[in-house]
Amino acid sequence: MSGLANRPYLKMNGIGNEIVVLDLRDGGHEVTPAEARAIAAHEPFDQLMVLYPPRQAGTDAFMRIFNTDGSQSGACGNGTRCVAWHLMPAHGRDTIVLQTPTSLVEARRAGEAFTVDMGPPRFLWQEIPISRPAEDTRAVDFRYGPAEAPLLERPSLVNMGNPHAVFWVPDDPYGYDLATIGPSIEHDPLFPERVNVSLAEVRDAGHIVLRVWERGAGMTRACGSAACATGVAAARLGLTARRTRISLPGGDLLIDWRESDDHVLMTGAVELEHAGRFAPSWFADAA
Ligand SMILES: N[C@H](CCC[C@H](N)C(=O)O)C(=O)O
Repeated sequence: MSGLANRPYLKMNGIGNEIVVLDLRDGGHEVTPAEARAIAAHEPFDQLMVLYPPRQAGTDAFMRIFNTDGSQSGACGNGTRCVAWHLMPAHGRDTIVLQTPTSLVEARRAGEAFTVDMGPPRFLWQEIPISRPAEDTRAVDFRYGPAEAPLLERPSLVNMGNPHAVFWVPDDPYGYDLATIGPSIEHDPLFPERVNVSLAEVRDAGHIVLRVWERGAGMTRACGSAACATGVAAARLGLTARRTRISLPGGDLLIDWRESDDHVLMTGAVELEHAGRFAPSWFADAA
């Protein structure tokens, strides 16, 4: 029987980004990709946030982030806010520090909402990563659609702990068939680790409308790291200031690309949907 049978979990969302929080800080079990997929089949999520005992002094937990397809991501902004909501009351503190396989992430309470310090963005082509050199990742030579009249072109690329391609569209992002466009670009050979695909419309110097196709998870109502990548990319191009409001299908996130230390701060709401327990039968085929 899987070590996850009968384990309690929380089903939450971060402005519509579907999140399952699984607290395994008592140790003793490592979640496998097959188990993550088995959970997704019964309790659908965009990301599964798994907490393990801390591995480094000064951190509250070690955290792994699984996508629907069992792949892992180095960052998940909306899910990190959900984890902060879960951990803070027991800790009696308004700040927590989480260690992921790639970085340290700090989250703090901000009134009713939570702010996550997503760290500094990375822009070098090798860091995105892409499969060929590109000197300027603010606008990379890439087209989607017919060669003579591409539907989308010259995305900005940003790594926020995970890879993002942001396409600037001149009109309503809801007018595009993202469910078709997204997987095609996600799997393009330009992106050896695949990519999260965003369509962004800059409304004014402080507001962007955004839709996201997530690597490994598909259509989503919100993606925090994509909002960070978009805010940063817009500021790099001079399209917006360093503080922007990003409107996703599920709600708004505030992004602040802090000048003093280059870190990106993301603020937004979380919601608990229900608490549950994993049924043993879910894992019958998940070795
Ligand atoms: N929803 C997440 C990001 C998931 C990213 C994941 N799809 C990947 O890069 O593999 C967020 O709020 O930042």
